[in-house]
Amino acid sequence: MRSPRVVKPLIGISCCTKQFGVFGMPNHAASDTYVRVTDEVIRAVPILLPACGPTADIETLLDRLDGIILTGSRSNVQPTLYDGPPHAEGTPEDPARDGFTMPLIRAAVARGVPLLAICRGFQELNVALGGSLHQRLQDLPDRIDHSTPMQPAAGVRQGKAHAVRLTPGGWLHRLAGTATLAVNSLHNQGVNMLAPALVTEAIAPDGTIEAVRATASQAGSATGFAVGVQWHPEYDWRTDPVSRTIFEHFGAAVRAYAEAARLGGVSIAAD
Ligand SMILES: N[C@@H](CCC(=O)NCCCC(=O)O)C(=O)O
Repeated sequence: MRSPRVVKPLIGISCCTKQFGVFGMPNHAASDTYVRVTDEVIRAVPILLPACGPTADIETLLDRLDGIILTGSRSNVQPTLYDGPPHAEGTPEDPARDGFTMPLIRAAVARGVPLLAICRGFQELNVALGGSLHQRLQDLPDRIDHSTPMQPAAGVRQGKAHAVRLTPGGWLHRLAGTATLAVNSLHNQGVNMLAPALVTEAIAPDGTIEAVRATASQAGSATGFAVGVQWHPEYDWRTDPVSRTIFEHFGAAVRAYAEAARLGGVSIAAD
């Protein structure tokens, strides 16, 4: 008898629109850090998802994907999506990415496709589910500066910027086994109104919401791992055990989803 075929799960990684080359031609791009962690820690096959705008065929994608990583980006979610005031002049936006990720997130959460949302992705998750954003945390009273120093230095991305307090008994608290975590910080925007389907998993000392989880009942899905962090575990998973564990938990949810919902007749590689 032939042994069952063993395949790895497929993880979609959201791309940004970027202009490359001397003629500034539009391209779709995602940082190598997300590709590496998908391959080396989650042990899944990374699939780059172009920022196709609202014409993307979301259902066809979700029929084939076993999980989604929503990436960080210098660009910002368009304020029209949460009834916010226009951005200050020069603030980067990526409407083609928003036009793709907003329906993707809603459909993935409704289907229970595992979702890990990082930084801009975390902000997208909140907006897609009905929340809103602050546009410049550093302009608000009593907030610490969460923004990215304009340096390529590894320390900025792999070092720690501030602590976050984990919600007692929450997903992240159980995962980390500690009351607080130290995290890196590379953002200007942040959650203002939290989407009704999300619960807070971590909070910075200045009150900024730093991690969230979609609750199955409120998001209308039967199961589902939909979590978001405002920081960047993809930068320091080689040295930070909690960052690595976040991806491992996501990977376990992806494998469980693939086994249960998608791949009748073939086996999913254990890791
Ligand atoms: N633009 C948003 C989201 C911030 C974000 O995702 N930053 C990624 C930075 C990656 C890097 O510089 O290495 C905001 O400013 O809040």
